[in-house]
Amino acid sequence: MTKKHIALVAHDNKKKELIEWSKSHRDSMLACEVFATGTTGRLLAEAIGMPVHRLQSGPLGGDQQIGALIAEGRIDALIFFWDPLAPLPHDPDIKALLRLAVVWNIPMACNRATADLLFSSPIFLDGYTRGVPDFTDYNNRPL
Ligand SMILES: O=C(CO)COP(=O)(O)O
Repeated sequence: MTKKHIALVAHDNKKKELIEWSKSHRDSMLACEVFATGTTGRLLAEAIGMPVHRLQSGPLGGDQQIGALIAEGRIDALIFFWDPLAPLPHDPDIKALLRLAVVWNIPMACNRATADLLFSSPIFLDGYTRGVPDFTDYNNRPL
C-alpha cells in the first residue's frame, strides 16, 4: 500500500498540542509521508525523529505551498491546528488553505479530537485514497 501523504501545520500557540498529538500517534505517523510548514516541520522532525518535507514558514508562503500540493492531488489529509484566539498577518493564506482542503475533498482535522478520529478511522487508514474531483465542467464552463 502506498504511504499516505499527510500535511501538518500548527500556529505558535498550538504547536505544543500538535507535537504532543504526533507523539501519541508516532507509529501511524512513521507510516506516512509527512509534509509541514517550516517551524512546525522542524519541531515535528525533532520530536518524533522522522523525515519531514519542510516547506516555507506559514507567513512566508508555507500555507500556500501546502495548498498547491493539495490542488495537485498530492496530499491525503490535512491536520491544521490553527489558532482561533490570535489574529495573524497571513490570515488570507490560512483561509485559502482551509478552502482548498474543502474544494479538493480531503479529510481535514483542525483540532485534536478530529485528528484522533481521523487517525483511528479505518476509512482513512485502509480504504481511503485521495480523490481527484472531476473539475472538467468547471474548467470548461462557457463564458
Ligand atoms: O503559520 C503557520 C500556518 O499558518 C505555520 O507556520 P510555521 O510552521 O512555520 O510556524
